[in-house]
Order: sequence, then C-alpha cells, then structure tokens
Amino acid sequence: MRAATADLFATPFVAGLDYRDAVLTEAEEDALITRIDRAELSPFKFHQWKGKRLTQSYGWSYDFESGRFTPAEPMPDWLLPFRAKAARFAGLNPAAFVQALLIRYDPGAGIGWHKDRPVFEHVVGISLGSEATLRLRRRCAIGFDRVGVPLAPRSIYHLSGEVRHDWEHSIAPLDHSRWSVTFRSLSDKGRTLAERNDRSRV
Ligand SMILES: O=C(O)CCC(=O)C(=O)O
Ligand SMILES: [Fe+2]
Repeated sequence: MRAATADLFATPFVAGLDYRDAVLTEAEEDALITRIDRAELSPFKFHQWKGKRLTQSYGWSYDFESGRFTPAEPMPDWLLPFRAKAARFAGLNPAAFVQALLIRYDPGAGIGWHKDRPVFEHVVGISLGSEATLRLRRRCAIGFDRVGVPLAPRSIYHLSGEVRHDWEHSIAPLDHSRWSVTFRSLSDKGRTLAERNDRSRV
C-alpha cells in the first residue's frame, strides 16, 4: 500500500480520493449558496448534542438520533445540474446519486472525525464559500496516518474505495462561512434497506 504524504501544492495520493478545483463559476457558486441559505436548514443533532452546522437532506436521510434510514423530500430541480456535474466527475450515472446533503458551516462550525454511514457508497462533495482542509486519518501500528486535502471554494472531491471505507475524515471549524453539497449513492446495505422501506409502504 502506498504511503499517503501531504504536499503543500498537490492533492495528496490516497487510494479512492479524487479532487478537482474550478468546477463551478463564481456565479454558479453564488447561486448555489443563495439556494442553500433559502433551504430549511436545521442544526445537526446527536442525542443531547446540537452541532453548529446546519443541514438539509434530500432523497434519503439518515437520522443519527434514531439510527433510522428514511425517505426524505425529493431533490429539488435546482440541485439536479450540480448532481449531473458530480456524477460526471465521479464517472457514475447521475441517477445513482439518490441522496443530497446541504450543509452550512458558520464560523466556529466543523465536522468531527467520522466515516459516512454504511448505507452509502460513493460520496461526492462540492465546496463553496471558503477554503477548508478535509482531514483524513487511518489507524496504523503507531497511531494514525494523517493527510490534509485542501478544498478550494468551487472544487469537488470524490471518496470511494479505500479512502471512503478505511479512512475517517473531518473538517476543522473555520473562521469564515463555508457551504457544501454532498451527493451519495447507496451501498448494497442501503439498497436493501431502501427496498424494505418501499415494501413497507405498499
Ligand atoms: O462539508 C463537507 O465537505 C464534508 C461533509 C461530510 O463529511 C459529511 O456530511 O459526511
Ligand atoms: Fe462525511
């Protein structure tokens, strides 16, 4: 397995990680930020704890409080061109991305170490507003391998395979607001749960 090393100017190599900047124009970025701000965002909740980041899910939502995976509002039309862009970047069919998550991180908000839920497979994120570092870590014999991936505003990243399944990621709180849109496909487990859900509704 190749060691992951951070380089100040290049995107570090970690298997399954893909990154590209300048995938949106500034006008597209402004329009998308306006849409996110107008959406019904609510604070991420986990038991008693209320996160500072504000989120809204479409398609499917994973409730961290109940552990339930449930259908959510359909993706709005204005998101579809961005889903198409995300799918083109990932080399997948846009229809595979059945979930979208909008996030606004105001100053002081971040996201702690985690792997995305196993109901999801591919994860593609679009970054808006200000630069952030996607921090990656993976347990190794002497602690953690660590890598920092700079995410420019208007950039996109794809997590699949090793980086998606073996590494955790997080984003440290920033001094400026940042917005992100994440598109996710379902894993086999997610598809099984989705089918069960459909059956229980007929
Ligand atoms: O804001 C981002 O780019 C990351 C979001 C994230 O990791 C998540 O929602 O699981
Ligand atoms: Fe994540």
